Amino acid sequence: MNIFRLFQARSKGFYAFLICLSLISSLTNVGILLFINSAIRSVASQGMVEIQSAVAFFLLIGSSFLVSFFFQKYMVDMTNDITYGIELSILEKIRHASYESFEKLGYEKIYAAISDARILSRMPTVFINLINSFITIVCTLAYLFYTSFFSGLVLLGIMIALLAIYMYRDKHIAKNLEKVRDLQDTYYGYLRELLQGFRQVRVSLNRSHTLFDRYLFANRTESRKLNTKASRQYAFNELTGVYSWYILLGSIVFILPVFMKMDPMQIVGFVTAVLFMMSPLSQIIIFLPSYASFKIALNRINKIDSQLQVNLPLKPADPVAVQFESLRFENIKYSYDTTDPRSFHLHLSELTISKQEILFLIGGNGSGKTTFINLLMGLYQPQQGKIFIDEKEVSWEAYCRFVNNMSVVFTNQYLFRENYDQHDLSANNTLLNQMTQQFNLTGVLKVHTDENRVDTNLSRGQQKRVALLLALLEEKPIIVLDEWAAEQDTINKDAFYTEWLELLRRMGKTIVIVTHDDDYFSCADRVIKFKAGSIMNERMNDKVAN
Ligand SMILES: Nc1ncnc2c1ncn2[C@@H]1O[C@H](COP(=O)(O)OP(=O)(O)OP(=O)(O)O)[C@@H](O)[C@H]1O
Repeated sequence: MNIFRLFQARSKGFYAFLICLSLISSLTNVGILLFINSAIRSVASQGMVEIQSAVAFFLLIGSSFLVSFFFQKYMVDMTNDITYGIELSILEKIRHASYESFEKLGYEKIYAAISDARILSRMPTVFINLINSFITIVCTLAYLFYTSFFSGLVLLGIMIALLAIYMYRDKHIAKNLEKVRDLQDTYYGYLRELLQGFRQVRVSLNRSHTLFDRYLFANRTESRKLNTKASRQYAFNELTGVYSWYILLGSIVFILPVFMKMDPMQIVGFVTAVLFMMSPLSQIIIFLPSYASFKIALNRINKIDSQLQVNLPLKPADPVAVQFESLRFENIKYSYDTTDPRSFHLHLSELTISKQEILFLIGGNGSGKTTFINLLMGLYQPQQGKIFIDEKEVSWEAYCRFVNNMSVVFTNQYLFRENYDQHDLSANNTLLNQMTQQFNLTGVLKVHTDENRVDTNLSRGQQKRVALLLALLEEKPIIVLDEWAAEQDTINKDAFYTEWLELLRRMGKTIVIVTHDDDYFSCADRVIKFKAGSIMNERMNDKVAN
């Protein structure tokens, strides 16, 4: 979205208000200038100021204050609505984004986009100042042209020249700021490595030195250099702008009278006008770096917007088919990168999951089991193939709604701090109590009933058992577990394969498990072996075959 359309799109009257507010403020400023100059003239000619002028002056200020206050209040409300709106729309986009686009984008760019949304909150104020300054300058120039056409022309010429130089220099500075923002993105990436891999970093001096010295510090040093360079250039631009104005002021007072015949009142009027334009001019100068940072921020937000692709709009009220007899995938093809033939390809000519069966997916590392799980969970959309529910072909959208029938525990499952599933965590929940006991979580699972959440400070094995318990509380007919037992001790692992799976089946669950535990392959009804993205073989176990 274009920087100027951003606010208008969210609030129709945005620019009308902006202009009204600026007009009031700038006309007041110009009014003050006129009143002061005419007062000086009155004092010079009559030795006193007219009482009506003084009254009109204070009335002007008073009424302008009241109207400005009203508009300012309105602007503040509107600005906050809009900027928080931008932040919420980024969150909404993330919520609806496909997992593939989310995976490609990475956390750091999302964090950066959210902080960019905050930068945009300064935009209305900066624009008000700009319009304000512009109107003040135009009115003051008109006044100058009125008093002395030639001097007004000279002043206008100087101003245009100054701004042209400033804008030319600004272009180069903005490039450096863009680089700073790129460095910021990579910085967030390294920061994430540090925070997520803190333990590994903490225990290795070499790793710690390399991460800090070669990546984090190097990134910050580069960023500091560029930022300092850009800030110095901006500061220099501002200083030269202000000092050129002082030189101009000196020229009016000391040099102009040498070449032109000017009456003292004209000089006073000129000096007041020039002084009066100083602040608006510096506002215009300040606007340029702000505008550059707004543009960069908005480009980033737009980029995130285009990169986060929506593959399925979520509709909470959509009906989900709870009853199913079979789920069949036919001639499914999925590739991480369709443009690169060397990228991993998953190709399943046929794979069926039947109601209440215990299905094991096995195979070596990188054979495609997790890729299939992501596809099964509707996180990856196959580029080709058909999906059947109860032998009826369904669209991808319909399948994604069906996915709501599945609970999953991923290999690196994240235990949420809050009870987003709104499970009943009270002592009266029989399923919770029964499963806590069954999964050897008595004394381990701590429920904070007052905060309506469970404690997540647990060992990895315990966390996985809690995750399984929470998945069961979802009461969904299909349970998908990716290498769930990998972190369990022998007692829990054995109980899982030999007792809990049967118990889950008796509860009506269909269970799909990715596993490397060869000793327990016999616990499945069916074992499907993956190799290089395809099903190598499929074996029915005796217990079902009989
Ligand atoms: N996000 C990704 N982008 C590109 N390639 C990927 C991505 N994730 C996995 N792959 C590739 O896909 C292939 C299959 O990976 P997958 O995670 O499905 O294997 P797996 O059978 O689950 O292995 P493991 O037993 O080690 O968990 C691997 O060669 C991997 O390099």
